[in-house]
Amino acid sequence: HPLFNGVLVERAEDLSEAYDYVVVGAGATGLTVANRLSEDPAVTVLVIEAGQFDQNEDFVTIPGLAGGAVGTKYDWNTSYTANDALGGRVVSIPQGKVVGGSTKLNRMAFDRGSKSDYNVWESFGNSGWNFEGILPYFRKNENFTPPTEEVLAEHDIKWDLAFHGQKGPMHSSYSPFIWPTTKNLINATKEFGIYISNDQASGNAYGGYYCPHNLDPVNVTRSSAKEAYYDTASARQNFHIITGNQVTQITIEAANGVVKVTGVEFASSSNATRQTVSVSQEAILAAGALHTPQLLQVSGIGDPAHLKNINVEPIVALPAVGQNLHDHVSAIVVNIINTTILTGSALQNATFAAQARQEYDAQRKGPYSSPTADFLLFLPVSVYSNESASIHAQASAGNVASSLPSDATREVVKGYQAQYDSLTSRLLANDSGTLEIIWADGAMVLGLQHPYSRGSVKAASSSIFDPPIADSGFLRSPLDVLLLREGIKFARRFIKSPSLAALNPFEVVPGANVTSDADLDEFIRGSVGTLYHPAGSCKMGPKEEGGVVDGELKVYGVQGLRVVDQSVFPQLPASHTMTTAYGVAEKAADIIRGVQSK
Ligand SMILES: Cc1cc2nc3c(=O)[nH]c(=O)nc-3n(C[C@H](O)[C@H](O)[C@H](O)COP(=O)(O)OP(=O)(O)OC[C@H]3O[C@@H](n4cnc5c(N)ncnc54)[C@H](O)[C@@H]3O)c2cc1C
Repeated sequence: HPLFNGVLVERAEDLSEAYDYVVVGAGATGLTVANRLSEDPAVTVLVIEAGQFDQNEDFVTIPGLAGGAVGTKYDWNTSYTANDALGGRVVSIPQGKVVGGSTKLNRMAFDRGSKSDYNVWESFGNSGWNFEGILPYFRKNENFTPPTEEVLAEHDIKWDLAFHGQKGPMHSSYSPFIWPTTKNLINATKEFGIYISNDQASGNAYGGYYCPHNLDPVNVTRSSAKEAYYDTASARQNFHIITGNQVTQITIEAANGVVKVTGVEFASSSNATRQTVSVSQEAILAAGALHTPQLLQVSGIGDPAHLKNINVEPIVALPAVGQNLHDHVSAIVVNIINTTILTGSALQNATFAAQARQEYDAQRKGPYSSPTADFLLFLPVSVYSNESASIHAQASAGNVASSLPSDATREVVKGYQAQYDSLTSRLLANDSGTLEIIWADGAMVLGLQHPYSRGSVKAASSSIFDPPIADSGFLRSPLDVLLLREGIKFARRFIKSPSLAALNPFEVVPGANVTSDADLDEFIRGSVGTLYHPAGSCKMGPKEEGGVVDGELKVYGVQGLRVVDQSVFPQLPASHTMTTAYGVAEKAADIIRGVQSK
């Protein structure tokens, strides 16, 4: 073929006319599926990505600068819509717009949820989607490296190789440098009698645990979907990628009662000419939890009433598209700590930062080698609150529909009822964390892992170039406020543990004068943000329970169309989401190929 001496296709005119599979989005899930499908040289795969390749900027590659790509050209710079439950506040929701997607922006916490977090997916009517069913795919994704001798001399980190992969493309390893106050945190955890998990990967990802990172242990740089799944496949002549182009529509043909995908339309900007490629087998959506439902809607798949409002001809009536959006909402308690030892904020000191940078450049060691968050807490309700019985009673008596947007249909409410019941029973369970605590030099970020509230994603117009209207739903349910309020009270008790008290903490946020429940709730509503984990907006589940895709990730009512990204999670796990996104995508690739990994 004259055109393909590499697989990066610079000009749309140079693409083939048709591909077996066209993947929308080159993030965590899109690159995973494209890589696996193109292992068969007879299968042609095209990935279309809105963003560009990054240039290995320091803020992308250096662990100590993780998150630095937020707000740059590699970010969609999107926001959730103004939220009444937050006093009308707008919360920004960064999302990767670059080859590698959000795995180029993320904070590099590489952890899994607990067994029960995945087993509930199966209980919602998704056969085979349980911890055991995803575990082979967690392993397939992972190239695990145990901690260095140097780290082990200081830290009692344990791991169980039975739960890790060592041949996968994504590096997972521990920071070669762990900030000193992490020890105070670990000791405080012990002083509080909190369970410490030997290895979060085992499905016991609650209590406290050392958290691995998506960190290349040799170069001590970020390992992203781009290095893991694009670089390793870029020599394949049957794997093409075009960047800087946004998919504008999935073209669908409805004839003789059969509704079928025929092609994918894309353009480099809103006023550029639309191009099309034909799809021989399937279009695979991996545009992320905010953009995938938007793309379905502008393509005529969604709630007919909404589609008519935005002048899109309905082709498949699937009102659940965009519903069930949820995210890990988070509050923060900040203590100034008085300590002479090194802390994270030290990197803001120019002299210290310059020395640290030298150490990193010369030896790949020191503060810049850590993305922080080396030890995380995921606390069941009964561990962080004495009120679990009363919270359970309130939830049991609660109004289910009030956690949902007002336009949720009967099917959506029915599916959510099952989630509500499950969330409520888990208030009394000890096998998954409800509250995450991320410690950073006296600041404690408190993330609600099993929120009740649900929002929705809606295309704002028929143009994909108009950002979707994403209602986070944050704090729509008063139970979520209550669970966070208990979290703040816990953080205040926890900081008094001997090992944290030794740092002479002084609370500045919310501050000593904020103590009554009413004041705490006002603080929570006025300040919460996100842990960047939007999911659930094209839920996997039975159609009559608000499912958008079935257990094979096929979109209901149309042939040749799957969703493989984070929007299919029926419910968020209690963990950061990248490993779950990879696990789902690895499993999706096997489902599409009709094989099963062990
Ligand atoms: C700031 C931040 C910090 C995070 N921290 C962590 C962390 O520490 N640990 C963790 O586990 N997870 C973290 N995450 C989440 C993690 O990165 C995601 O779980 C994961 O990347 C989701 O994969 P995805 O494939 O669903 O979406 P993405 O990786 O976001 O990929 C979607 C891709 O689709 C492209 N796209 C969208 N629309 C179109 C279109 N119309 N046409 C073409 N392309 C399109 C996007 O540009 C993007 O490249 C973080 C995320 C962010 C943003």
